[in-house]
Amino acid sequence: MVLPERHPAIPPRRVGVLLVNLGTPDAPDAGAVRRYLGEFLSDRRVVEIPALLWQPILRGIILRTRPAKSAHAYRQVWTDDGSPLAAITKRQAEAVQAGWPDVRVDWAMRYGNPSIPDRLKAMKEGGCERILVAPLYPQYCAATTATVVDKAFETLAAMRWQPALRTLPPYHDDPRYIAALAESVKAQLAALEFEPEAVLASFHGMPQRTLELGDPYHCHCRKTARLLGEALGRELTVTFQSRFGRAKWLEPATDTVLEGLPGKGIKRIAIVAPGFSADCLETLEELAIRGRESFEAAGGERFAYLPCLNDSAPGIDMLRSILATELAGWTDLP
Ligand SMILES: C=CC1=C(C)c2cc3[nH]c(cc4nc(cc5[nH]c(cc1n2)c(C)c5CCC(=O)O)C(CCC(=O)O)=C4C)c(C)c3C=C
Ligand SMILES: [Fe+2]
Ligand SMILES: [Fe+2]
Repeated sequence: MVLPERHPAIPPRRVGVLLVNLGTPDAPDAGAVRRYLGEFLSDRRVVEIPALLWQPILRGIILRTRPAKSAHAYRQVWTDDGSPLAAITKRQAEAVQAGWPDVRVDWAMRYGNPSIPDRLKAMKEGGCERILVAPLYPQYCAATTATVVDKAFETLAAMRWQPALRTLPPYHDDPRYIAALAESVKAQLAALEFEPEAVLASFHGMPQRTLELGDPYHCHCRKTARLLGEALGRELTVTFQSRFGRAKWLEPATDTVLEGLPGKGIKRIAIVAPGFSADCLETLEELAIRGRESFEAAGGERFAYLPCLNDSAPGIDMLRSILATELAGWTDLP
């Protein structure tokens, strides 16, 4: 019988934290985007249409047309470190790790690479017997939070000797998250050369039907925006972006609002995306590039996109603090 060995050079770190975000292609080309979208849009938690109906549409139409268009969008935001979402998630993991020598902090993408199974197995082999899986979505949604948790437990289902698993609950109304957002937004608004007449809070959209089926996502987004507005002392205009397909999605749609504001006399705006832990295609291309273009084309004069918390000091302090709460009893953390 072959026993699993621990490499003597690697100190056993018995508690692990796995930060997980959505996923992204490996390269900004149509082939890599097709592989990524094929995995993402085949997830039954993401597209809730019976597979017999959906797969022919996905394989026959969407994966033939969308990858080239999306690859063009990815090329506009791609960095020397790769996709912004993966690069920032990696930096977040490194920043959380610093100062926590006894905990092993790693990161994964729900779709694409590095995968959840790959990282969970590496953590287990590295000595982690207790792992906190942290989907970096402040607002719970079955299409995001639940599918990360499903994948983690699916990975454990194939293990004889499983690590113990905890999962990070949604933190949409956690005072530490709201305070970090407020601090970041306040500083960014103060640095602007103009006074915005409106501040938009744009969240990723979801089909309206998921709200009717009981998904708390919409309520979580509204509560985050209300609390953030209170902390900032100003009302925020809540919108939902990234509509996909023909079904009715949550409203109001970010693009429609951006096109309509100048006609109502609101020509100077700032926009923030509090639901995204890291800047990505949906913020850097859809909001900061295309959003600005459509606002200005409709007569808008000043537009500022305010970056996400990313690996900023308030963002990392907040993450450390909420992770430490979930690790209580497993390890003592500063
Ligand atoms: C049915 C389609 C989609 C649902 C439902 C959906 C929910 C959802 N997504 C995020 C966060 C992100 N989505 C991102 C990209 C993205 N999303 C969809 C579709 C749905 N999302 C597509 C097709 C894409 C790919 C890009 C494109 O082709 O337009 C990203 C960014 C990924 C990146 O590489 O940067 C994020 C992050 C949330 C939070 C959410 C539900 C609440
Ligand atoms: Fe999405
Ligand atoms: Fe998009």
